Amino acid sequence: MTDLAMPAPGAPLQAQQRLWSRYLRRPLGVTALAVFLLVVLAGLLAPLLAPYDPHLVDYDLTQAPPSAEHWMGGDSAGRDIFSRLLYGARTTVYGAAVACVVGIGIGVPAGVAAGYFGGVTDRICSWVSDGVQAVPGMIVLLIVAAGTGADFTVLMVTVGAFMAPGYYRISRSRALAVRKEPYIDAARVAGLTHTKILRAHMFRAVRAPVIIQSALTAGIAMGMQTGLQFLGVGTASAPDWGQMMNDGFRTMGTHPLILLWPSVALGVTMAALAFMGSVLADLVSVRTEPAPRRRRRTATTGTGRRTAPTGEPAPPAAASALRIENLRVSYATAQGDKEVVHGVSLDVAPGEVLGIVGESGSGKSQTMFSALDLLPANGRATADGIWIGGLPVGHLPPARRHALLGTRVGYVPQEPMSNLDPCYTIGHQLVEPLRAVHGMTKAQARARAHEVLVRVGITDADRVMASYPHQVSGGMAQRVLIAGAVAGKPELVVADEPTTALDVTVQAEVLELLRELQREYHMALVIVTHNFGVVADICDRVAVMRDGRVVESGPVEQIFDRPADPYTAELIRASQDDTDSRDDLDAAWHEAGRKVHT
Ligand SMILES: Nc1ncnc2c1ncn2[C@@H]1O[C@H](COP(=O)(O)OP(=O)(O)OP(=O)(O)O)[C@@H](O)[C@H]1O
Repeated sequence: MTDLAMPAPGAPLQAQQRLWSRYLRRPLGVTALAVFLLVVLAGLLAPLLAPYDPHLVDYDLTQAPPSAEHWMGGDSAGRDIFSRLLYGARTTVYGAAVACVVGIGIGVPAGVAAGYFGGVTDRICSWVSDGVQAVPGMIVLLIVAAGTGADFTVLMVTVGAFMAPGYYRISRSRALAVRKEPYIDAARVAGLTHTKILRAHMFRAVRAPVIIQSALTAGIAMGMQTGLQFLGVGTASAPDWGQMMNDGFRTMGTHPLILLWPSVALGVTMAALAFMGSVLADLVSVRTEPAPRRRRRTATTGTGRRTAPTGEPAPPAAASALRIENLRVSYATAQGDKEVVHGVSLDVAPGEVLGIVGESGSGKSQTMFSALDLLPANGRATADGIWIGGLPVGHLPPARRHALLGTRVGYVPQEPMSNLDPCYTIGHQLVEPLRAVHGMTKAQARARAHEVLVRVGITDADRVMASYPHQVSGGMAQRVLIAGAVAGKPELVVADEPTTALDVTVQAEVLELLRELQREYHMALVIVTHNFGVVADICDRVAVMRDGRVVESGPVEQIFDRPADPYTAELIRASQDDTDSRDDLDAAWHEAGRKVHT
């Protein structure tokens, strides 16, 4: 079975959206599809198209050459070859369809589950898949044939089971790639369950490769069934191409046409399927490596419960929108556990804006990923407690934790484009969490999505809702993500470097928008950034991080006017010295109608 070049995760957009229209522009693809459809139609309409009963024996027709009445002549038993060829197409297509359905039914769910969940699920499914591949298929088929009286459907189900590992491999590798996509993290923060993520994102992502695989699998299944029938394994009640080839093979020396007709039919059909698969694979394959990115997956937030300095568990922080106490984050590495966040504590009051500032690698993102349950699989967070809206997220079961995150927290990520699923319209991506997490009807969710898009400054909201992510600009995509983050009216919004990927003018607008929305909805807002200047006019308080620790925190004015730590003073100086970008930003900021803090 052929391994396929998979579409790069996240790209692709057009490749997936317009696959069929692009396919239809390929002459080879169109020809192959036309030939295949012709075979399918011939099989389906055989009772109408066949000039004779395929079982009708006419001794005068025995091994007769083609004539005006019998276009392909007669076989060794005196039956009309053309009619049998049409009925044989029916058997062949039916057998291939059964094998594909069984292969997809077993291989795709197993592959998607293995790729998405990983761990034990992945190991067990991979063992089973490897085991199936190690079994000699033809021997099993002969045993099944002997045990079932060569029932054709059972035989093709067995062929399908042997095809399942091929579907398993491609689905698993695609799911592995897609689960690393930021939009999967975003879906989890939005509170979507595993079932919904699997259905909405994973199965959709494997659709194109599965279609391609099916073209190849169908061809292989046809070859196998014809081989079995050629060997006499199968029922003789319906005409099939394998029996016809067997008949032709015996008279090949004297009447080669009897072998030629079914051989040509099988060869042309298999070639058509192979070309269809090849053209499709060519269209969806993006032969570039996916951009490296941080892998965030299963969360381990707050699983460890450490004792507070007093010896008692930290008290519930009911008055805080977000409270983190003594958070430590470590990663399992080849050299042992490496701690990257060393006892960070933060507190954000309802309606407050906190900036977490620090240079790259200071632990800002790890701190917030812990709160949002987005740490990678090899990351481990322990804390005296993490509370969101007074609820201790670290001590809640995963399902309740996700539900809580979905309803109470909005997340604005760093890279707007890769945080939107390329396969869905923007409207769908806004509506789905509102329905799934907030229990709105479709109409209510659409109305809310429209309203919030208009609120974030998107005037042609209808068009944007109908657009796919690649059809909008980066700034527009970030507005969409902000709309998504605030649509459920969360108490807390976490924005992780929300302007990094945007140009300076758009940065100012996006920051202004976040501030406006924060005031309007009275949300707490945490902005993670490396740029002191950017947060200066937005934040009420700032926590400065360095090497996994908070070196100082306090009101913005105080930190700016009297930084207690030399590192803070250095950061402030650096952001003010960065004159070019600061001047650009200031100009843009003034344009956006804001006064810049200097
Ligand atoms: N998956 C990982 N495995 C091991 N170490 C990691 C992993 N992810 C992050 N780290 C380490 O954790 C530390 C803090 O990273 P973090 O992403 O929180 O930095 P940051 O302050 O957000 O910087 P940036 O803005 O560049 O993301 C860094 O030293 C980083 O190397």
